[in-house]
Amino acid sequence: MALKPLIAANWKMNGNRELVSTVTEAVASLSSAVDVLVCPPATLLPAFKVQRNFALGGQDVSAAQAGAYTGQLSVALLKEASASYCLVGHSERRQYQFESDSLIAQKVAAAIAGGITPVLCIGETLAERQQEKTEQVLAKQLAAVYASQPELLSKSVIAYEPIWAIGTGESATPEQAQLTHAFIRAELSRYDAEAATQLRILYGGSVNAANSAALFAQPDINGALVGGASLKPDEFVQICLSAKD
Ligand SMILES: O=C(CO)COP(=O)(O)O
Repeated sequence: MALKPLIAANWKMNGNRELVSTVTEAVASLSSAVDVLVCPPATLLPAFKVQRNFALGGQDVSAAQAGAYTGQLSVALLKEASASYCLVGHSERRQYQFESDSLIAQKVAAAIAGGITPVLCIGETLAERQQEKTEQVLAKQLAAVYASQPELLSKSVIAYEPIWAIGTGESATPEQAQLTHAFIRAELSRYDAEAATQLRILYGGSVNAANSAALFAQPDINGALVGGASLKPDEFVQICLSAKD
C-alpha cells in the first residue's frame, strides 16, 4: 500500500451528536500517517469542531448547483458545512434511490467542478459474482464516469464495495479484494495511465478491526470505506492504526 491510506467512515443513517464527540476524541490520537474521513448524515456536519485531524464528507451530492431540487444538497452547501469529500453512487443509493450510472457520472463531475473530492462507489451483486460478471459490471460502472471524462480520474477516489459483503459480516478475502482492485486499476489506466497509479482505491464491505490489516497489506488496497464498524469509535481507531505500514 504505497499510497497514503485513506480510511473513510460511512455512518449511513446512523449517529448523533454524542457519536460526533466520541469519534472526534478517539480519532484525535491518530498521527498524520493515515488520512481519515468521516461521512456522517449531513445534518451532523456542523456539529463537528472546526479544528480536527480528519476530513468530513457528505454521503451524496446533487448533480445540480442550485435551484428547485427538494431534498438535495449541492457541492456548495456541503462545502459550507466543512465537507471536502462526498460519497457518490453508493450501492444503497443505486438501489433505493434508483441512481443510474449517468446520474452518478454527473455527480462526480459536479463534485470535482465545485472543488470537493468524490469517492465513487462501485461493486457487484452476489448474483453477478456467481455468474462471473464482476469485471464486466465494474468496467461498465467505471466507463460510465471516466470514458467521456478521463480528466476526472486524477481528482477521484474509488471505493470498491462488493454488495454481497456490505453489512453481512462476510468480507471479501484479501486475495479476492486484491484481484479486483488490480483489475480496477488496470481498467482505469485505459483512461489515464498516470492517474491510475496515483489513485486511492478503498475496499468496503464488512471491514472490521480483525480483518483490516490483512486487507491493507495488499498492494492495490489503499484504505477502506467502513460502515458498521465506523460507529464504534475504538474499533474505527484500530482500523485506522492497522493501515499504517
Ligand atoms: O457500505 C459500506 C460502507 O459504505 C460498508 O458497510 P459495512 O462496513 O457495514 O459492511
